[in-house]
Amino acid sequence: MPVTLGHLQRMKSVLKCVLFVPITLCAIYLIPPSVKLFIGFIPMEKCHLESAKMLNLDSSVDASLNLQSRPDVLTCTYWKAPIIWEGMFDPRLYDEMHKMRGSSVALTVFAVGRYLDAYLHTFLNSSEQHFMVGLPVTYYVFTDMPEKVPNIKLSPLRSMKVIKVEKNFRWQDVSMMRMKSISDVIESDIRHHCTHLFCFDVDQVFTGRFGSEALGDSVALLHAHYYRLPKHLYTYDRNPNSKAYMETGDFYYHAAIFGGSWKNVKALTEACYQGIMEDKQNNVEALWHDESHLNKYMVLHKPSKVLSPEYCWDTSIGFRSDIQVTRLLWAPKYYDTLRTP
Ligand SMILES: CC(=O)N[C@H]1[C@@H](OP(=O)(O)OP(=O)(O)OC[C@H]2O[C@@H](n3ccc(=O)[nH]c3=O)[C@H](O)[C@@H]2O)O[C@H](CO)[C@H](O)[C@@H]1O
Ligand SMILES: [Mn+2]
Repeated sequence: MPVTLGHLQRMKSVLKCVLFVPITLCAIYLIPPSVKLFIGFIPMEKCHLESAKMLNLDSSVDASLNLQSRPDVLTCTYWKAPIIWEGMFDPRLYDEMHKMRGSSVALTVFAVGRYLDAYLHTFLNSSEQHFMVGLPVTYYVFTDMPEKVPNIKLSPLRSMKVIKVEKNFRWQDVSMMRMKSISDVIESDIRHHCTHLFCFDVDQVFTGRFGSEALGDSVALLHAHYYRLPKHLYTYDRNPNSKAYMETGDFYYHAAIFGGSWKNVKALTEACYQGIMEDKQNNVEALWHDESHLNKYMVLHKPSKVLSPEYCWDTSIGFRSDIQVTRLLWAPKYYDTLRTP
């Protein structure tokens, strides 16, 4: 059979993925602690706004942010969205304002297959201690085994809904198909009950306040492994055949957390799902799956609030003076046992 140009291109992109993924994983997990420490000294740009009043405000309380209180890090983006770090905000002001406004928060989390036993109990228990304490919260737990969802005692104003989903064979599909399930439940339920929404990976543990300062119209998180690296090292999808393809962007966002108003998260999840399905039709898969599509969406639709890696830290990185508090930590990953079908 003659080798066509299409064949060659496909082989090239497969080869790229095959080489790129292990190299990136090695880069992240095997770089020696001394190099990780060194990365912590790469300076970050600085926010040039004189006052938070100059931000594009999601809500009036964002004008109370102190952009100068953290001279060690970038506290705003060039499109005038705040980047939230410890020390910049008064938690009481945020909580009071959101209580007065009647904000209510949906949290979506998926625990499919072995991820349920491994992580869900710890995730939910810790969330009860730290996530949006004092505000009404509804958990939307998606699982293939509703009967195994742990019975957690929830605080007043907090409730849980369990939604059954099919278990996809490939873990990549479990991860990507979240976009579809989330957009469906926003339409059928969340939009009638909640003002805001956060979508979480389950393999994490809350360890500190994750409060109303994180609420905004469209919220993205700086990936702990990339926030101090130069842009050319960001692992965007570079395959022109994928809908997630991008040359360059603003930051590398971590798909383990994203959020916003129900309207914005609906638009985001719909767009990402559409990109994922188009890729499937074209027989391509983005390098980091839903995360690649999320990064593409966020470069086209800038988030109105960005969370620092304090909101999702990986302790394997080691000490960083800029991480003044850890609010959520990566749980240990047991890929070999959890991801095998
Ligand atoms: C370092 C690394 O490898 N990062 C990638 C990896 O993140 P992660 O290693 O964090 O992915 P993950 O294994 O946590 O999967 C994402 C989430 O999907 C859910 N889930 C997944 C599989 C399953 O069998 N059951 C289940 O419930 C669960 O909520 C989990 O937290 O994969 C993601 C898949 O989009 C992104 O590509 C990330 O960039
Ligand atoms: Mn994860």
